[in-house]
Amino acid sequence: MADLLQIENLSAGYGEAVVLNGVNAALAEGETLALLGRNGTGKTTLMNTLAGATRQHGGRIVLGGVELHRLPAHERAAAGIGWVPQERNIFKSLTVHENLTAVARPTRTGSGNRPWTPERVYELFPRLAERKTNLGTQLSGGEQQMLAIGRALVLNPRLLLLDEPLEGLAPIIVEELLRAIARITRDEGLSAIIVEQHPQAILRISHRAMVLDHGSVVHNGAADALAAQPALLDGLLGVMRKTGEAHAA
Ligand SMILES: Nc1ncnc2c1ncn2[C@@H]1O[C@H](COP(=O)(O)OP(=O)(O)OP(=O)(O)O)[C@@H](O)[C@H]1O
Repeated sequence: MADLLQIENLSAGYGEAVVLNGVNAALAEGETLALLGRNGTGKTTLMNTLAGATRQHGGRIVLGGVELHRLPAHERAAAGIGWVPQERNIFKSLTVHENLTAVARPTRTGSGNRPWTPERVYELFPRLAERKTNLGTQLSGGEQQMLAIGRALVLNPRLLLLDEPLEGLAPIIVEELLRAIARITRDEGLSAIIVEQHPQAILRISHRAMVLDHGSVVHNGAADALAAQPALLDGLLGVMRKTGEAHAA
């Protein structure tokens, strides 16, 4: 399958500081990539760089034939990047419905799937339908995350970037979000990159897995192969194998 995303020799960081060094990666249309690594290894910096929110020092990023690295951050959503940052970008002073309608946009040409509309987001996340008229400030952490994902979806992106979407959420909400993310990606074929601290949960719903260490790629391969090698995974993530907890799904 043709690559949707190509990252070539990417270097980026903040100001003069270089965090990512010579990163190469590719993602085919319809694939989900689990982006893993210890704390501070550059995962968020890579997501931010795709969204145009860091300083790029070198290399190329091409999305569906468009040279993304040449575009300012505010043009990258129109080019197909649906970014859900760690801090859950929602307008807290607007209602759930206003958040979804303030950005809703028709599907891009060529997309085979039904376009994402606020109604489809409510179907995906019934909790949001119940909270339509609530302000962003009145939502739980899980509901805010659902709304942040919904806001990215109604832009009808080609590539969804989810940065630690499960962080700090109760197990029941984590399961609900995982089911929704699997539906969006695996069932509906939207390409995605997911940064996550729960590797096994996210590897289960991903096609590919990439591990960063010190801003460089130290592993890139099939997600199921990595999930099947817990010792390798632990080694890559620097996990101490004392309790076995790291393998819990
Ligand atoms: N705004 C910033 N300005 C300067 N340095 C930063 C900034 N944000 C992150 N860094 C540095 O970049 C490096 C990579 O951080 P990054 O947040 O990308 O890692 P991460 O793998 O996402 O970690 P975590 O899992 O803890 O979120 C770290 O050394 C961090 O201190």
